[in-house]
Amino acid sequence: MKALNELKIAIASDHAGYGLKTGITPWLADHIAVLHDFGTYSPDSCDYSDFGHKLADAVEKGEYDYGIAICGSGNGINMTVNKHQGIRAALCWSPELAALARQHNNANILSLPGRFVKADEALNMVKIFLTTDFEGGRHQRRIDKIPLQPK
Ligand SMILES: O=C(CO)[C@H](O)[C@H](O)[C@H](O)COP(=O)(O)O
Repeated sequence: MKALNELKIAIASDHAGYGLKTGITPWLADHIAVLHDFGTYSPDSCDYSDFGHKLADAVEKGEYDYGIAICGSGNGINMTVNKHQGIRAALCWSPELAALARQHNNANILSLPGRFVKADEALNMVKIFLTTDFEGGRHQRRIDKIPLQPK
């Protein structure tokens, strides 16, 4: 697993996630190799789907190791990024869920509910997510069955 200071991370939010995003990006910028913000860049009302797709495209192409997606509840942007075949995004609101998202689901995007978690709580989840390994084994077998199956 890459060290924190080697990681390339992309982040995106809508207006409802903008506040939390600005609360966690300074720590990220100080501790990782590359941080790219796909927007939104202000608290003005916008659509989470526009930013979620940009983030998911880039993570799916391998341009970034992980993504962080934030909207108000976390649900809308999480649904958006999970439409991409190469994305496994996990909506998390506790440190335990952030750890499990990596250990059992090999998640590559952490989705956060911007209106329901504070910056220090989110940063704790981000640190855990970025430093926890996938366990493989039976979890890989289950992940292999996630893609749409032919009928
Ligand atoms: O939480 C969201 C989607 O799951 C979005 O962040 C929206 O903010 C939410 O739907 C509320 O919309 P509003 O325009 O901020 O009232």
